[in-house]
Amino acid sequence: MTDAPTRIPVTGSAAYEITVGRGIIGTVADALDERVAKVLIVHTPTVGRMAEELRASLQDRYDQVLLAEVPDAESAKRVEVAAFCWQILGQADFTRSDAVIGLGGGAVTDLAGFVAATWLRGVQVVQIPTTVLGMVDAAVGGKTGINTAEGKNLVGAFFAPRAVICDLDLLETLPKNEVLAGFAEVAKAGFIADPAILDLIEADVDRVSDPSTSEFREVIERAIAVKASVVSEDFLEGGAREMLNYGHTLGHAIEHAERYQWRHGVAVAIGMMFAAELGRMAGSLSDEAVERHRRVLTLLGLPQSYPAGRWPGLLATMQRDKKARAGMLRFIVLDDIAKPRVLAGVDQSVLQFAYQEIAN
Ligand SMILES: NC(=O)c1ccc[n+]([C@@H]2O[C@H](COP(=O)([O-])OP(=O)(O)OC[C@H]3O[C@@H](n4cnc5c(N)ncnc54)[C@H](O)[C@@H]3O)[C@@H](O)[C@H]2O)c1
Ligand SMILES: O=C(O)C(=O)C[C@@H](O)[C@H](O)[C@H](O)COP(=O)(O)O
Ligand SMILES: [Zn+2]
Repeated sequence: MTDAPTRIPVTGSAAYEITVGRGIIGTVADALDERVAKVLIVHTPTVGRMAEELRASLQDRYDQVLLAEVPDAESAKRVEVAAFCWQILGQADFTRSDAVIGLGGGAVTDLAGFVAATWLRGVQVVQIPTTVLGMVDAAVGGKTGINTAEGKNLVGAFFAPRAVICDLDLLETLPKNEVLAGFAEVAKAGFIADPAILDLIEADVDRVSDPSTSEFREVIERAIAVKASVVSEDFLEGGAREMLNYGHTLGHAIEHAERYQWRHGVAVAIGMMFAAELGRMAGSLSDEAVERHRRVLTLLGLPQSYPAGRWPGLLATMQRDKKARAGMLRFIVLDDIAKPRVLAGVDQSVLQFAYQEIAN
């Protein structure tokens, strides 16, 4: 693979590109509209230095470049934090031709996208993800949002970014456990659509999960391509996009049960193991495919079980899942690797049996 940036298109009514490469953060200004005069960079303290450097690089070009430092991780995805950003935009008189940049992990890009979607009913946003998970999933596809006390991502908007810049150099400071948590979504792309990702993980997990290797770049680009293709087909989640929720029905309930202190990817890993067991019990997923889930997640050092006694609480939280219709839960299951489908109307006893298979 060359060092030249790779451009992955998202098509549809709001088309844009995801660029993957090294040393490309500086291209952000090219992605913004020429009329932009003011820019707000939303970031967490963990990437504070990157935010300062980005601000310095943009300062000559724009009238104002402001920073909004928000709390780390899921603490950023709160309405109070969105209000803090709206206040900065209001006090600096940001107009519809100004812009927001999301610089950080998926929590920041979800928040920044939501702030951009709601300020004056929509100002442009460019996403610069700084985690694996942000690059392959959160920053791509225009799902923006925040959490509420009742559940994960319950308030938000579909709002496409103007561009997504995945500068792999920004991952240099990312701890290994965060890299691996991001690989839950990479593996998800493998399970639902691109088994070559799973082959690569199985062949050499150490190289695949090392951001300096060509294998890493290949799986990142493959996972982004899966997401880009799905959201190009179904931006508003009328059908195909639901497949990206593989492992998330239980995963989001676990995040809620853990008061958002767990990494999203870790909860989704357990959720995918549950979905695989459900696919075996209520569908046609083979023992070998279920075993492949276990093998891939184990290679990535991701958990696959959760305490038995937590089931009633998880079930209650899952009732608020966005995929539910008329009180009926809908899960994404696989008939085979890369053959996802919706499973609706499944009996609670079957759900519980599937959970028992992953309970510890
Ligand atoms: N909108 C979507 O389509 C979508 C898709 C998947 C996930 N998500 C959301 O994304 C969030 C999870 O994203 P995440 O896993 O990136 O978590 P995160 O945003 O919480 O980031 C993980 C941790 O890494 C730190 N960090 C970020 N970049 C760093 C860097 N370069 N160096 C050092 N530390 C760094 C962060 O400060 C944080 O502590 C969840 O809220 C999830 O719901 C959204
Ligand atoms: O982009 C999507 O669509 C997804 O489902 C991707 C998920 O990985 C992501 O975690 C998303 O935020 C979940 O969406 P939600 O609608 O279930 O909150
Ligand atoms: Zn996710």
